[in-house]
Amino acid sequence: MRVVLDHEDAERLALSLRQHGLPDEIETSGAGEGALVVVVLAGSGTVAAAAEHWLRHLPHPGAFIVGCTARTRAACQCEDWWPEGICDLVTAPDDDALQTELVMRLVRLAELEAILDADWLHERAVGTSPVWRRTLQLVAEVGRFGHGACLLQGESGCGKELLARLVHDLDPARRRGPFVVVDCTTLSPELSGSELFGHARGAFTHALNARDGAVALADGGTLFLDEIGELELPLQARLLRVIQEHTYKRVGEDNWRQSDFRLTCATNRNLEADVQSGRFRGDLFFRITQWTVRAPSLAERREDIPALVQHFLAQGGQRVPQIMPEVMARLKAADYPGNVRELRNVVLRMADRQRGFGVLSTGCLQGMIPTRALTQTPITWEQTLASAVEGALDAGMGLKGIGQLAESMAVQMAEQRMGSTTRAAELLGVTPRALQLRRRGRQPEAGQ
Ligand SMILES: Nc1ncnc2c1ncn2[C@@H]1O[C@H](COP(=O)(O)OP(=O)(O)OP(=O)(O)O)[C@@H](O)[C@H]1O
Repeated sequence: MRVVLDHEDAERLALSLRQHGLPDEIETSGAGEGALVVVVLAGSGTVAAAAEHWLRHLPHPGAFIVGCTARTRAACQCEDWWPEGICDLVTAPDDDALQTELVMRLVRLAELEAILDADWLHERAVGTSPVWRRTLQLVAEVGRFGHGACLLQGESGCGKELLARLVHDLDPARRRGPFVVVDCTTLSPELSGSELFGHARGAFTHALNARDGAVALADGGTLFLDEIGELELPLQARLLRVIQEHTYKRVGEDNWRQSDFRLTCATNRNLEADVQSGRFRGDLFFRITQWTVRAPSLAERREDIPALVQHFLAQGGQRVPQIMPEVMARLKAADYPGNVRELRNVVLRMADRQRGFGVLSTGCLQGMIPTRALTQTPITWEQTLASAVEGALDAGMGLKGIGQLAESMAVQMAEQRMGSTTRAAELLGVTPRALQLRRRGRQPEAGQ
């Protein structure tokens, strides 16, 4: 992690950082091109100017930290101009406390950076687009340093459960414990209490044995409530206590039990609007949103599509087929209302269809992605030609063979289109005699 300290007291801060074991480059002067983190100390009225400079030079995703003391915060009015997700305000009562705070923040950033660079993360959560990287950075922070409940919001199929599992796996206190998933859309009104809290023997007809519910099973780990926005109001009320107190009663039992779990929830609904309309309890909303992470839709990170396609092909377990450039162009341009899940299904279907050929060509796309998307996707003739040449190379043809084949096809097509050799020759910019010779496989001499 390369850090630039654009800071009145930069040398002292650099010394503290080195003492805290920050191993990477720390610069106290210089242009700072390519620096990942820039720290500016507010106070001398230079913050806005410094921000303007650094925000132009920061790589994506970078971090721009403004340090303020109680004395300088009002003067810098940072919140007015900084772009969300990049700038970070660190405040402290005085200069010494600010120094300590900044050191802590940078040490944490370095740890997050190491997580973001880890191979295991990229193998699971594929994508390098700025919006996805920012999402992973927040998830890493919530998982590694956060303790409270976290709500993941985003469209269906965009990776909320995958992110919830990352929060669990990054949490040092929970990762060795269970990760228990409850899909709230499948909780029936009659059995939901038992599924969440368990039941005593004989609590209801067919309750032949006592049983633990999801809350008990999640003890020591994470309880993941998927689609929490679908929970009925009475169940929302019962959840409140267990979330706050971590105590619950089994159905048909009177004694309180304890379960120590971390709560993560996901929804594709606008829960704030549901709170406004009375569909979701406001008190529950505030208890599940200590952290909120928005998972971006695939449309917001189209540049990640090629890597995701390769990732899903590799999951097939067989020899990974080669993809024609125009196939990738179409996959990249198509719409996926079902987000990454839909892309995954398309890729796996294509791979099934082409199994054994080793190459995914446009033929395997028919019926795979919605016609609307296919027809909207412009395919240039260069892409089509590139795809054909790639196929010929795959078939082992050399330059001469490819040239001859292309030429004879061009002659054939021009004649078909124009209906006569003379007009076809005109179209191709050669004389009719030259065309006849070419058709007979002889090279015309100059001037023919
Ligand atoms: N960045 C990613 N890298 C690799 N696979 C991904 C990524 N994002 C999503 N997936 C895969 O896409 C599929 C859907 O993801 P997931 O189930 O996490 O979505 P979701 O938002 O929870 O969906 P829903 O709202 O329907 O519950 C899964 O197979 C998941 O592994």
